Amino acid sequence: MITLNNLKFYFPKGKRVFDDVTLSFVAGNIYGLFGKNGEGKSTLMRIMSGLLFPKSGQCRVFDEDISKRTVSCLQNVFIVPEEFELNGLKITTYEQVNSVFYPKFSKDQFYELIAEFELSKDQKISTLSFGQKKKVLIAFGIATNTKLLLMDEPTNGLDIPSKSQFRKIMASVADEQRCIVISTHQVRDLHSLINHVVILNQCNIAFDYSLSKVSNHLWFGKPTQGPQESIIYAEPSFTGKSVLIREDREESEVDLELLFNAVLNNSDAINNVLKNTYHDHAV
Ligand SMILES: Nc1ncnc2c1ncn2[C@@H]1O[C@H](COP(=O)(O)OP(=O)(O)OP(=O)(O)O)[C@@H](O)[C@H]1O
Repeated sequence: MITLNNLKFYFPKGKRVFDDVTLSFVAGNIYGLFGKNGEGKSTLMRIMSGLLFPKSGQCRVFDEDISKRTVSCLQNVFIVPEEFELNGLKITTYEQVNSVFYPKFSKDQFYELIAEFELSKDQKISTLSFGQKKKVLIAFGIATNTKLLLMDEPTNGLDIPSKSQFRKIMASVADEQRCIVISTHQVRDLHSLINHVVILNQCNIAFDYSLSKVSNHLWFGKPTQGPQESIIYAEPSFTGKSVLIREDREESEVDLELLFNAVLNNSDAINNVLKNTYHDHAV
C-alpha cells in the first residue's frame, strides 16, 4: 500500500501544488489519475517515486518513507515519466545497464514486449521516434515487475493501434501484488483498464472512488425518465449527457470524461452521493 499523509508541496517561489493531501493507493488496482493542466499529476508521481520531497507530511511506499530513497524502497518503484531523455544505446544495452537495479526484472518479458511493440532489440534508441522511445520505456517499466508502477501520460505519442495494444498489455500485467497508477488527459485511452479514479483539483483530492462504486451508485447517459432531482450534472450541450443518481436504473457504463467534468463542476454533489452509500448493489 502507498499512503500520502497530510502532504504539502510547493516549488521554490512557485504556487502551492498540494495542500494537506491524504490518500492511499492499494496493490491489485489500476488507478487513473486525472486533473487539469498544472494540477500536480506529474508532481504527485515524482513525489511517489522519490524524485521530489514533500514540504511536510509523508509519502510511504510499502511501509517505507520514499523520501529516504533506500535501495529496498526504490527497487520496488518505477516511473515512466511524461518527458524523458534516453541515451544513444542499443535497446539491449539499455536493458543490461538498467535492469540490474530491479531484482524482479524479467528479461524475457521485456523482449517479448519489445517484439509486441514491433521494435527490434538491436535498434539504437536515439534513432527511434518519440512514440517508439515511449514504448521502450513502457516495456521496461512493465518488465521491472516493481510493486509500484507509475505512468505519466504513457499513451501520449502512441498511435491509435498502439493505444489499444497498450490497454491490452496493461490489463494482462495487472495482478494482486502490483499497484499501477496512470495519469492521462486522454481518458478514453484508459477505457476498461482502470478500476479506480483519483481526480486532483485545486491543490487537493476532489475525487477518490473505485469504478465499481461509481457504477453502483451513479448512472451515465441521457435521462428519459425519473425525477429531475436525481440529475447531478448535465453536459451543457445538445447531447443531453448527464450524471444521475442511479436509483433503480440498469447499470450504465461509466463515462470517464463525463465523470471528470461533473467532478470539476461540483465535486461536493458527487462526493455526497458516494460518501453516503453504505449498501452496494450486487455486481
Ligand atoms: N520545476 C518546476 N518549478 C516550478 N514550478 C513547477 C515546476 N514543475 C511544475 N511546476 C508547477 O507545478 C504545478 C504542477 O505541475 P505538474 O507538472 O505536476 O502538473 P500536471 O498536472 O502534471 O500538468 P499537465 O497536465 O499539464 O502535465 C504547475 O502549476 C506547474 O507550473
